[in-house]
Amino acid sequence: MSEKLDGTVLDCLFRTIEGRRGGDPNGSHTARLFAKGTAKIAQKVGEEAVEAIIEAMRGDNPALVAESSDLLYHLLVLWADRGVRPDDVWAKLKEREGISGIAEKAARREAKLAGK
Ligand SMILES: N=c1c2ncn([C@@H]3O[C@H](COP(=O)(O)OP(=O)(O)OP(=O)(O)O)[C@@H](O)[C@H]3O)c2ncn1[C@@H]1O[C@H](COP(=O)(O)O)[C@@H](O)[C@H]1O
Repeated sequence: MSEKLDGTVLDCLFRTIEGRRGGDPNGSHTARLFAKGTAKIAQKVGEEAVEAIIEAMRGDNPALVAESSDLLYHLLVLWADRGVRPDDVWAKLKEREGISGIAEKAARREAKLAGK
């Protein structure tokens, strides 16, 4: 098991999720989420994020791994629901490669001060 997350596991899960669109809500958790709509899916993403934070603060790494998996799954369902493709996100991450978050934040502050 040496699959990388970009372009493999998450892309594969996204395809499975897309395949559940319009499916039977009684037989698929994903189809049930799609049927409930964006607000419910977004709420689930928030809940899973909070659960991941709680496990991190408790220092329970196996639980953090499980909650992180729940979070990523629900985030992918939210992307699918909103028409965002994983490639859009991978491209944005790629665009940011090599740009320090500190330098980026300073540039934003400069631009704001200059009224841009
Ligand atoms: N990765 C996941 C995954 N992670 C978490 N979950 C489900 O997400 C649910 C989260 O549980 P919760 O109690 O928080 O949510 P809930 O039951 O909706 O409760 P409420 O918030 O509505 O009260 C559980 O039922 C988990 O099984 C997932 N369900 C599906 N997948 C993947 O999606 C694929 C397709 O699944 P189906 O659409 O169910 O066929 C699966 O083969 C998996 O690969």
